[in-house]
Amino acid sequence: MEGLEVLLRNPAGREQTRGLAVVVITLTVLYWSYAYLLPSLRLSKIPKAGKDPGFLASLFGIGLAEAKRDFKKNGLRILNEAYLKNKGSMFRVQTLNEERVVLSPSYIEEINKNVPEGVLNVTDGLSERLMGPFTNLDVVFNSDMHIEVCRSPLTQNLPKLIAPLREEAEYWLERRIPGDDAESELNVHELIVRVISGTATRMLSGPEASRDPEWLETAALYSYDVVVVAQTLRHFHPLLRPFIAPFLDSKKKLDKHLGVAKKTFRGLFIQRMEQQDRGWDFAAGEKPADMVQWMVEAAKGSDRDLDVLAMNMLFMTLAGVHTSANTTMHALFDLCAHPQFAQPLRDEIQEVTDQDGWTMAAMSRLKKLDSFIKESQRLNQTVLMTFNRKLAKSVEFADGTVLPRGTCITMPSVAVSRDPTYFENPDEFDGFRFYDKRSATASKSEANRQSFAAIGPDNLAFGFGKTACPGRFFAGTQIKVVLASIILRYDVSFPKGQTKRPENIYKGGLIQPDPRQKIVFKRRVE
Ligand code: HEM
Repeated sequence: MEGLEVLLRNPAGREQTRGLAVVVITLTVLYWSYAYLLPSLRLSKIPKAGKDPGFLASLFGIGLAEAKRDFKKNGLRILNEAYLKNKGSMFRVQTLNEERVVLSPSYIEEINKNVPEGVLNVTDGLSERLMGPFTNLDVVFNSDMHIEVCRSPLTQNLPKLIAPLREEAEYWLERRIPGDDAESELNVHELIVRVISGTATRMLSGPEASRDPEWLETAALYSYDVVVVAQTLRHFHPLLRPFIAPFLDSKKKLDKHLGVAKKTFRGLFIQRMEQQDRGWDFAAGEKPADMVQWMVEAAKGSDRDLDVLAMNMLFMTLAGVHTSANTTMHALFDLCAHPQFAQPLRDEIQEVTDQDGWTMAAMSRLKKLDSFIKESQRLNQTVLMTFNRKLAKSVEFADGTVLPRGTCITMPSVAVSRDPTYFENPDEFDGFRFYDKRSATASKSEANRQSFAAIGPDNLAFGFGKTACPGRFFAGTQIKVVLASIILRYDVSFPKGQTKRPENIYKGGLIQPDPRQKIVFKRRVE
């Protein structure tokens, strides 16, 4: 301090200080121009959809709140209109989080060919959107273990999971739908979230956790609480967030969920790690086919920490419970709205399970059911945009557009799913659309392209590329087992007087089936 005072009293010192200040200001302006101004200028050539917060938004945040409010309310319309207007090209949109450049699927080929995978960063954007440092999810994103365990062992072990999934689905349907032959009018959201949490947990670790009410509550609520923490913190300046987060009720709920996850799985993880240290002494055919086992086998370095493993189990519920539950609910709404599909579906399920039992072979033969679920998903996805990536390097496309490093890109999966270029009568629900396409082709690869878990420029519901949803094969199998169990045993319909499915709820980029909807379940007499 004393030194500074002497410096300021001395004219030469004042001169030096002024010079220093000029240098600092010049460097700051240069840095700002490089980091914000130049990228913003480059992006400003790309048309903007929705309310444009203007150039000053990147500097002072002026106009940003209004643009975000516009997207929250009108996101679906903004994306659909802009997609049609800029077909084959790209546009910018301000989402609730960041500004994204929305690419047409026509860029997929070029991206696959010319953009190295490392340039398309998934994790940074995901961590920013889910406030990874405060929701603790960064410990999951630190490695690719959560992706690898879904991509390889989960998908490879699907044949071993069919019987447990079926048993679990039956267990929860029996418990939740009254057993007499009277009609039961039930809230579908409550029913399906419980059935999907139960079947998903059966895959995670087995029947102890899948019947444990405390864990099942965590499995059902965890993703909501993550979203609430992320949405709340988003309103605060990044520097303030570490001071606000510990006081949020929803953050306390996340800590409680982590406590439940540790209590539920810790013992099992320790037991399996000890077995691993002894050199896996399972008798032939006895090795458990569950997520605990796959994670213990995959975990290296800091992933072997019991708290990190518990966070990974929570992440599995975040990725897989509400996505699959919503898809199942949508399919049930469509079955009630289009009852003509019920008998052909039931006949197919009866025939293949009579012949092959509840096996993987049977599940692969359920082609009508597969088509019905895919068509329902086509018209009712879980999010408006997928393939969310942050560019780790700038990318130049063949049309001359340059997207600078740090740009968030995405694809308008919902708008694409209603594009007449890809789908005849795109707004019409045709439950056997994909079954018919499959039957019409002799090519096996073309037939596979029509299956529920297939991805492509015309089907972005599971994202695209190397990091497309690695849990989609499990999701498809689980949803088939649950729906087949329902269709075989019950007639389903909307409450008296209702013929149309309820409108979906759109909030920002999220899409939700109406959680208030009830469905009448009537046990079938064999
Ligand atoms: C119908 C149900 C589901 C839908 C619609 C869905 C959708 C998605 C989407 C859109 C992505 C991002 C992919 C991209 O941008 O390219 C994703 C990623 C992922 N999903 Fe799914 N998913 C579903 C079920 C599941 C299930 C059941 C699991 C696990 C058991 C799972 C695990 C994952 C994982 C691990 C990621 C990668 C996350 C990351 O990159 O860090 N998903 N999913």
